[in-house]
Amino acid sequence: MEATSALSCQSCSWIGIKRSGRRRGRDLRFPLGFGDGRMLQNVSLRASPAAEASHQSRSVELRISSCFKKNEESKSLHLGVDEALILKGKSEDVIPYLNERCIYLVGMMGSGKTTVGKILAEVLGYSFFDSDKLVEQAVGMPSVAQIFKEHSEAFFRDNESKVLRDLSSMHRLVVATGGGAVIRPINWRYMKHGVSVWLDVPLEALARRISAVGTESRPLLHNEPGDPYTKALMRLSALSEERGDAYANADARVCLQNIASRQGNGDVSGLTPIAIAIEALTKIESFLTKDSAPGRLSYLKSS
Ligand SMILES: Nc1ncnc2c1ncn2[C@@H]1O[C@H](COP(=O)(O)OP(=O)(O)O)[C@@H](O)[C@H]1O
Ligand SMILES: O=C(O)C1=C[C@@H](OP(=O)(O)O)[C@@H](O)[C@H](O)C1
Repeated sequence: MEATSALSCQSCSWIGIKRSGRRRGRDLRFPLGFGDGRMLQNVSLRASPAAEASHQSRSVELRISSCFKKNEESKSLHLGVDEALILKGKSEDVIPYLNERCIYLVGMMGSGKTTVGKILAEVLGYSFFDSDKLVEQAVGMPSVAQIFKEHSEAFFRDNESKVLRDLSSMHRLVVATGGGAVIRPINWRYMKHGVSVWLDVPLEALARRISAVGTESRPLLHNEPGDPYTKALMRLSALSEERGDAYANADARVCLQNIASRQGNGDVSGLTPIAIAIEALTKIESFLTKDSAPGRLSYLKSS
């Protein structure tokens, strides 16, 4: 099957998101915490009717639809509410500069491209695509692991490039690319039609995340001897070496270590996907406003 025919919109499976098709005045619901025992709660942000009418979307009415017991986790709630409000405000700053261009997330396996990508798509009113899933659909196989096994990595990479080529003529998408998409220069030519963002996550954090969910779906990490954390870390280190500076071709870099240090905390495991999405929007905005006003085409200089 041609990659093109697989480009049907992938629905957003992120918890609690309601799609209304309207950018303003819709509910945006995000998880506040992440893994590590922190609670997942829904916060609903909606532009007030007055703001909606006047298009002053800065004014946001907050509706909390969570099921907290009194005083329970209130600190976590405030943190999440603040983050969700900042995210909403930041997205509204960035939308005019984006001018409907796609966002491509690049980064190692497990760097959060899918998780953060779905949040970005929701808050920007974009559609979300996972390029691995598009390759699976294009070749008619249920998993990347099976494509590697029954064909080869090269076959997978050829189809990945076709998928990125097809996406490059589209607008208003957030695309989570596969971790290895950065190694082929042609893929950068396709991604430069939009704005690329590198999620730069320490290898130890990647290995922790991946060993928590298992390596079955990630063929390049599977079949290594040793305990899940160590084998993931060893293989990720080797891949990272091989890939060298490839990720640094991205227009914007989101460095989790830097965010954690700014928060006075050396450990990236406390960073929520929303905090990372806020940083991504901030970096996208700096890239797009380097030397232009909204709607100007400064991004073309780097393509
Ligand atoms: N900020 C985060 N903190 C902790 N775990 C995360 C974070 N972002 C993603 N994860 C988890 O890490 C794993 C990989 O995330 P995913 O978004 O699928 O990465 P990618 O698409 O880059 O491979 C998933 O289990 C996900 O739930
Ligand atoms: O790093 C890589 O080479 C790969 C990453 C995977 O995607 P994720 O980054 O979404 O896990 C997938 O494309 C394939 O297993 C190869």
